[in-house]
Amino acid sequence: MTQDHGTVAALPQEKQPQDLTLVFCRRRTADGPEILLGLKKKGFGTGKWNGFGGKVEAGESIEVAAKRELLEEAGVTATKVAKRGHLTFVLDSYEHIMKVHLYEAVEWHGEPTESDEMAPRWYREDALPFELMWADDAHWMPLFLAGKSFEGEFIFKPDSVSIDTHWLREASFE
Ligand SMILES: Nc1ncnc2c1[nH]c(=O)n2[C@H]1C[C@H](O)[C@@H](COP(=O)(O)OP(=O)(O)OP(=O)(O)O)O1
Repeated sequence: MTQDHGTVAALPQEKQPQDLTLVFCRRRTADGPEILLGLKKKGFGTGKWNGFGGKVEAGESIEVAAKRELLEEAGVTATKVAKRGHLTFVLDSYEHIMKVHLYEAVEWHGEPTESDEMAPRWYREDALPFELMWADDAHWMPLFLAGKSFEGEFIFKPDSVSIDTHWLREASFE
């Protein structure tokens, strides 16, 4: 699973990654487990299915930001989240570097509702639309769905769509 090449340590010192969040809700159904994805309607990543999240605001903890973005984008209130990973994404030849903190909503309530930014939909976990998601998702989502925690880095090609190099490994956030 782990590949070589890019490492966080290799990032230029002057490029501090921007912190962002990503939260996933899951549920059990008679047809099997499902995960809540949202279709991004505007801005960065428009047209992709993803979890819910965004930028951490000044003075805000990452966990609070994760819960806020889930509520703003999907109308879902998470009362308990668990950190499951962090991933660094490098785009535009190091012009755009983000550190995305991934959470699973362990306890949550509310009916997912469309917002101006995201249109939510439950997907069976064995039938995710990877062709309509970020290219990195196919690498780490199997770990997420298996209940594992992880960290990694993905360096995108100049097209900002396909991955040039990456590494990914299991990690603990206890
Ligand atoms: N490559 C990749 N894989 C998986 N998830 C993501 C990426 N790149 C990403 O940006 N993301 C995630 C991280 C965030 O959850 C969103 C992007 O958030 P964004 O919409 O830019 O942030 P907001 O704070 O909502 O934006 P504004 O509303 O402030 O403009 O996608």
